[in-house]
Amino acid sequence: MSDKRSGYISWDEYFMGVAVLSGMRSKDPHTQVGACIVSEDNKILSMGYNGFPKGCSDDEFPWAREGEPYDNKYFYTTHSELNAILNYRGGSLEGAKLYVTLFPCNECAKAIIQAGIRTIVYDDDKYEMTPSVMASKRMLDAAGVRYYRYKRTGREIQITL
Ligand SMILES: O=c1ccn([C@H]2C[C@H](O)[C@@H](COP(=O)(O)O)O2)c(=O)[nH]1
Ligand SMILES: [Zn+2]
Repeated sequence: MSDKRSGYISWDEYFMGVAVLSGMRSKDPHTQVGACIVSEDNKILSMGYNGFPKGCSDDEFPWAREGEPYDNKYFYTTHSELNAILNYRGGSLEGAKLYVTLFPCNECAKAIIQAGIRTIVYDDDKYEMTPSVMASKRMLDAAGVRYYRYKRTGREIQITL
């Protein structure tokens, strides 16, 4: 009989937990998104969250959702998935798995496909009815990228920092 500890978190809880934690770094007041890229043998390769590119100050660029395109956030934010892909310095992401707290948009889908990521585990899908997410699913389906919704376990994790 093994003395192995029980109650440890699963791989999916671990990687989605890292994605959630990563999203907590986002300065976006409306939607924080976190991503975690994992190898086929469960090694964390990269992480990302949505934010402005290097050199574009979080205090100077706009976080508004409305107004002229020049004056709202959408022209300026780098999405969490793209940041996670670009943050990877190790070479190829071929065959990797992406954990992300929000279903990827069409632009992220292109980057995911071209990077060779084969599986997406997502949590929220609040923009599922938008053309962007519908186009994203269309491309992911055509490219054979598998995606499935993370099954929440209800486990609460408390971390004291
Ligand atoms: O694939 C995606 C889609 C969106 N994001 C980021 C981009 C923005 O910072 C927010 C969305 O803002 P809303 O106010 O909810 O429109 O999410 C992302 O990282 N990845
Ligand atoms: Zn995106």
